[in-house]
Amino acid sequence: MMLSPEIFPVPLIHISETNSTNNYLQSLCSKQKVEELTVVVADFQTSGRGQRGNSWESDSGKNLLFSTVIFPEFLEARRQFLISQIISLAIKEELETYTTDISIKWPNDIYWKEKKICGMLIENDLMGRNISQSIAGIGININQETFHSSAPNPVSLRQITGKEFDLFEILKNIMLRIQSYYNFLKKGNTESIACQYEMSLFRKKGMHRFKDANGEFLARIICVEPEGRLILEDEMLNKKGYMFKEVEYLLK
Ligand SMILES: Nc1ncnc2c1ncn2[C@@H]1O[C@H](COP(=O)(O)OP(=O)(O)OP(=O)(O)O)[C@@H](O)[C@H]1O
Ligand SMILES: O=C(O)CCCC[C@@H]1SC[C@@H]2NC(=O)N[C@@H]21
Repeated sequence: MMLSPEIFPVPLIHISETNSTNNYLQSLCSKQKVEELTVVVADFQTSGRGQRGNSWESDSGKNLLFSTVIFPEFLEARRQFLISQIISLAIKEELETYTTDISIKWPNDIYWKEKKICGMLIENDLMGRNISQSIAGIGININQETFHSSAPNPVSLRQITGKEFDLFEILKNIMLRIQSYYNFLKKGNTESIACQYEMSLFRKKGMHRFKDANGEFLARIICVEPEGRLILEDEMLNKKGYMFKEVEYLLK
């Protein structure tokens, strides 16, 4: 189904079922010219993909499961974390219109308090030193009342507020916010984006427990470097930098 631009601000493909909206959009982009910020949204995914090969749980028609594509050829591969940053900020801002206590958990999650409300899977294609295509797959728990998988700490907007939400209204608002952040990025406002991102971080203040290859430790977040590296400072005031997957947050 294709909704008209008056109703939806970007091209929208709504499908009832697919294995993964990331796969669907990837395959579409390999076959035909696709407009930037085209959205593929599905009611149900038969094998929704998460980070680290995890699966993504969602009851049919209850949540937002979508992917969008950009072709940021101006962006160097070493700055690809900016894509995660603008999408995280867009989603955080939209969710904040419905509830408080939303933060961005580095590198690719959105949290409500200590629980995960949204996960992102961003898959980039490179061309030389730059990014030719970026597919951002986003799962946001909206109307699901109970979770059945082994997901450690899922939470939905419904569980937080007790209300039911219009999925397409939220999707539309998120796409408008992504569009506006993407234009901001194109204009070179990278420092402002990084600064807003840092201010929005989960566990930005205070000492917290983390775990790396050497075991558990207490540390505080210092910053996120432009390449996406998380800089922590431990109790002995030693600074350590981590790329994705090299460190885990220990949840309460
Ligand atoms: N709808 C969902 N909402 C929240 N969590 C989910 C959902 N579906 C699956 N999960 C679970 O989320 C887990 C992955 O979450 P998370 O990304 O927090 O893991 P992680 O290993 O801590 O990685 P990272 O913190 O780097 O993102 C998987 O175990 C997966 O089962
Ligand atoms: O936190 C994670 O592990 C990332 C989850 C990403 C899930 C979304 S749902 C829409 C898109 N299609 C997928 O297969 N995955 C992403």
